[in-house]
Order: sequence, then C-alpha cells, then structure tokens
Amino acid sequence: MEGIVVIKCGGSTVDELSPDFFHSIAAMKKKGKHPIIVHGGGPAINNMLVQMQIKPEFVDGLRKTTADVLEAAELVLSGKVNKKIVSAFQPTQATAIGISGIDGDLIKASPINLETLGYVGKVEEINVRFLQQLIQNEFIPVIAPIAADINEGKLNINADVAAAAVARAIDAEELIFVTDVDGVLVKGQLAETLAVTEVNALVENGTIYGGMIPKVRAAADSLTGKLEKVTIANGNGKNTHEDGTLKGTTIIKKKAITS
Ligand SMILES: Nc1ncnc2c1ncn2[C@@H]1O[C@H](COP(=O)(O)OP(=O)(O)O)[C@@H](O)[C@H]1O
Ligand SMILES: CC(=O)N[C@@H](CCC(=O)OP(=O)(O)O)C(=O)O
Repeated sequence: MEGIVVIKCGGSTVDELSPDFFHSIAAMKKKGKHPIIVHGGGPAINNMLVQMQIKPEFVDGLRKTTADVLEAAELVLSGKVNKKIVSAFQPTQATAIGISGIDGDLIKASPINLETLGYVGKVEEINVRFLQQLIQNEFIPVIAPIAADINEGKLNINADVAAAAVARAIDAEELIFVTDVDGVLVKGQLAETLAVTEVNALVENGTIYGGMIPKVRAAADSLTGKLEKVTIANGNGKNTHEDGTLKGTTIIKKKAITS
C-alpha cells in the first residue's frame, strides 16, 4: 500500500497539539495518504504513579514496569490519552479509531528483561492485515503502545519503539516523531540532518540522553524498505518552513560523500 505515514505523538506534547494539527492529518487522509498515529503518554503515566505513591523509574528512556505500573500505564494510555486524541478528530472530516496493541492482535511482544525492566516488551509481530483493513476503510488508527505478550499477559512498549515497528512492518513512506523539542539539539543548535553513525556517537558521548534515546534508536532501526528518512519535529505548531515542509531533525542511513 502506498502513502502510509506513521506519526508518533509524544506524551510530552499531546496536551499542546492544536486543532490545526488534527485538521492537517485529516486533510492528509482526504488527499489519499494514510496517516497512522502512535502515541505516548509518559508524563501522564508519571502523574498517575505519583498519585499511587509509586516513584517512576527509567533505564535508558524505558520505564521500569512492575505489575502495578503496567496497570497504571494501560489505564492512562488506552483510557485517557488514546481517547483524548480520538476525540480531537471529531471536529475534522476524518474518523479516528482508538486501539491498543492488544486489539485485533495488533502488536505481539516478548519481555526484554523481566529482572531489570519488568513488563517491558520488544515487538515480535505486527498484524499488518488488520491495520490495512482499518486504513482502507477510511479510518485513522490511533494506537496506544500496550502489547499482548506472545505467551500470556500484556507488556508496556515504549511508544517510539512501537511507532518504528509499525512503520517498518507496514512499509510506511514516512515516520515522524512529534515531540516537545525542535529535533536533536547538539550544543544547543538544531541538527538538521544526522546519519545513523552520527546518532550513535551522540548517544555514546551523552549529547542524546533520556527520552531522546529510544527515539533515535527506533529511527535508526526503521530505516529499511521504503522508509529513507525519519523526522523528529516539534508539536508546538511552529514546525513548518514557509513551503510547508517540516522543520526538525532528519535521520538518514548515510550521508552522501561530498568532496
Ligand atoms: N540531544 C537532545 N536534543 C533534544 N532533546 C533531547 C536531547 N537529549 C535528550 N533530550 C530530551 O528528550 C526529550 C524528548 O523525549 P521525551 O521526553 O521522551 O518526549 P516524547 O514524550 O515526545 O517521546 C526532550 O524534551 C529532551 O529533554
Ligand atoms: C516501556 C516504556 O517506556 N513505555 C512508555 C510508554 C509511553 C511512552 O513511550 O510515552 P512517551 O512517548 O511520552 O515517552 C512509558 O511507560 O512511559
């Protein structure tokens, strides 16, 4: 299928997204493209955990997920954030459908390391046919990153990882991470284009840290098939150039050698 665009909305920015953002995605659908939204909700999960008197803990940007944390994450992601995004499409001409990775066997995963991370999964399988049926039927899927464990139970998936896995499995043309910064900043300046080797070096030397790590790693892993570039951009509504192209950091496999 042509024209698939996966848009990951970070939890850092979901509350700030403007009506224009949702109208532009609806317009994209009307023009024959197929947007798919994958969302996060890290800050909202943190708030819920604080209310439950549980201290949020992360390892390289991935949340340590005990059974209680998993329950809170599902409640917040599938219940609150997912429905908020779906509702935001109501004033547009598009119809969004909210699902998580457990609906329609959309995302199957296995635990990364039960001892160090708890119920955090890595993606094993995506039900591409189910997604294709949704997008052919004019829906805009809005996906919460909770997956079915291939054995039993559920797993928490980092939303960047889930978005990249969806983009790769469905052979998307574009993957866009919408977040709360203009892109990857190096010494305070926006890096407009980065090759995978440069990204790895920036993680290694600590310039890229925390929540930006799963984003750039997921971007690097998804650069296969039709997908030639991944963009990280700000969701503050000021992220387009005058010609309508997206401002931000573009991650590509390799930079062309120029002499
Ligand atoms: N080099 C970097 N450039 C920009 N942001 C960075 C960098 N390294 C780490 N970050 C952090 O990554 C954050 C974005 O990741 P995260 O908070 O997980 O957002 P989201 O919820 O959108 O996934 C930024 O707000 C910033 O604090
Ligand atoms: C395993 C893991 O880290 N899961 C994430 C899922 C949500 C997410 O990724 O939200 P952001 O996009 O806002 O970071 C979490 O529990 O926070």
